[in-house]
Amino acid sequence: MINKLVANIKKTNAPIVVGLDPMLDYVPDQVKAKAFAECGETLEGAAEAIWQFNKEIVDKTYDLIPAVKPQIAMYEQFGIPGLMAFKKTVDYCKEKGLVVIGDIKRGDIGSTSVAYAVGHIGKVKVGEKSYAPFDEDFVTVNPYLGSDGINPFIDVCKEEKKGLFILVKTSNPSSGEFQDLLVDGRPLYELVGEKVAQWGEDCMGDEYSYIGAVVGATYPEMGKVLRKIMPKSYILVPAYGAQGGRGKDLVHFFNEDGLGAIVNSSRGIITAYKQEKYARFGAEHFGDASRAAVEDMIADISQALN
Ligand SMILES: O=C(O)c1cc(=O)[nH]c(=O)n1[C@@H]1O[C@H](COP(=O)(O)O)[C@@H](O)[C@H]1O
Repeated sequence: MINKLVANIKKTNAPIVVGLDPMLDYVPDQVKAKAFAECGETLEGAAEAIWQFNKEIVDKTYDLIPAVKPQIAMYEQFGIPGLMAFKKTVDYCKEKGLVVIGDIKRGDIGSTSVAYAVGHIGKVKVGEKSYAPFDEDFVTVNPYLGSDGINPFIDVCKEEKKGLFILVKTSNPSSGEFQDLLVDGRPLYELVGEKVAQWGEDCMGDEYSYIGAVVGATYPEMGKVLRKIMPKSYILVPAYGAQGGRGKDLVHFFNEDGLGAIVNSSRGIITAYKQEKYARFGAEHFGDASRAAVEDMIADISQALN
């Protein structure tokens, strides 16, 4: 999958990810009204609304982008119907040729990580048959439990040619509380970065490892250091747009080859029609507003890199 991700990035010339993180408030009234008329003001209605919302955004942007990142929390809040909307979104994006990064941030003791890995990127055996329950291409993983929490994910990646993005330095304001603590004089995120590079060594695709890292756009100086520590790992860079990250902060997340990083924006793209800059599209044309926001994001990043 890392090869497909790199190929998609080269083809689109756009190292970006659209984050499909739908809250019901983001869904325009006309989409909600239709979904509620069909399914009621119920969890099913909400799930139908977010699915229709996603579909329109994907239809209007898929030709410009290499990948999407649905954040599972946004779907789980609507229970089982929400999870069905998550799965429909994963399948639809894959049909459109996009790489799907399931933002699930899992990680547990080994035996439990096996179940997470099998359910999301692997296959589960039921009697004589095997099923791929969610079948994302990559998932995000939390390394706090150490190697035995991560290894089951890596094993499944090797079998299924899937990939991981492991949290190294997260974008949020409190991320330093633990991640920046000094261990033998070095910040913990650097040690986690070294571990990601190590885990990734025998997981190489053609150019990059399929074991990648997450480093927030809000910490560009740390991104610069981590880029060097993990030269063969793709870095997923969230926090562009709504959390304040801008193209000019991102340069050092990339390698000299212009590859090595993929930048996510969720609210910045999916709520574009609500933003003053794209208000001209109106709620009726929310998909076109998202397309314009994607074009602007690509231009901003290209300009910073050139
Ligand atoms: O793993 C992530 O994607 C992630 C890591 C991180 O450090 N910060 C972060 O914001 N994210 C996710 O990236 C997305 C950011 O959304 P926006 O701020 O709306 O662009 C959300 O899905 C977050 O859960």
